[in-house]
Amino acid sequence: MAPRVVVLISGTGSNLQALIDAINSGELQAEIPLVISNRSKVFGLERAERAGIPTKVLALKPYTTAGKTRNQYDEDLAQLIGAAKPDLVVLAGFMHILSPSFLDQFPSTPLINLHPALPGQFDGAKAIERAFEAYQSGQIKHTGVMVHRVIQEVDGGEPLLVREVEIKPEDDLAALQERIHSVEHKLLVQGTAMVLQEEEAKKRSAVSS
Ligand SMILES: Nc1nc2c(c(=O)[nH]1)N[C@@H](CN(C=O)c1ccc(C(=O)N[C@@H](CCC(=O)O)C(=O)O)cc1)CN2
Ligand SMILES: NCC(=O)N[C@@H]1O[C@H](COP(=O)([O-])[O-])[C@@H](O)[C@H]1O
Repeated sequence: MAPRVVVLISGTGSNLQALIDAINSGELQAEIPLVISNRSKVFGLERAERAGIPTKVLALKPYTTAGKTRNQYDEDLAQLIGAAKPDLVVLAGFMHILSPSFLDQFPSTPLINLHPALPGQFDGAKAIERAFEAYQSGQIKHTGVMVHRVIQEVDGGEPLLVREVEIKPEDDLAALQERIHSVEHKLLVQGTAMVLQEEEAKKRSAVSS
């Protein structure tokens, strides 16, 4: 049975599409039983539906409107994910900071995140924009992309794959974003495959020991 990868999104879903395409081409041996978005009406949901992948929208706003806490949201999110029995959870542009109450629900399921910056450089949201501004003010000469493990510290988890990305003097923000996205799409597939292989190796060694 193919390993089960639950994907969390918040937007366009181009990185989700990279995973779908890699699975369909046979490059990535996995299946995606569920895509969850914290925002409705995003194109990523359409990408999943076109690929025949079940989707769920779990937005934070109804929780805050009802006076519920982020922890309650995170617990419901964890329950949704857990029900899909994932071997791996991939955050592919998921713009929600996960709380300890969420992370505690997955002590042995790997969670990874794709972040469009180098380790420790532009943690958090709007990393590409911040890198572009930093380049323009001479603070950096290049930026990058990483796939990292998800821990409580946002984007502070162990980097699994890191790629530097050139910034050219003639770049505008759109050109840099395009260059970064093309690196992201490859890196996320590689990072997902790497972690799934690690998990498979762990299972084999557990069986043989
Ligand atoms: N506990 C963790 N949660 C998340 C991680 C992580 O490493 N640890 N990675 C992020 C992804 N991310 C950057 O890669 C990121 C996403 C969202 C935000 C953020 O500020 N979110 C705000 C809402 C912003 C919005 O809705 O536009 C929030 O959650 O209040 C920062 C970093 C995924 N989560
Ligand atoms: N902090 C997390 C973060 O900024 N993630 C970024 O959101 C975008 C999602 O694009 P997509 O919806 O087309 O995959 C990607 O650029 C990803 O690196």
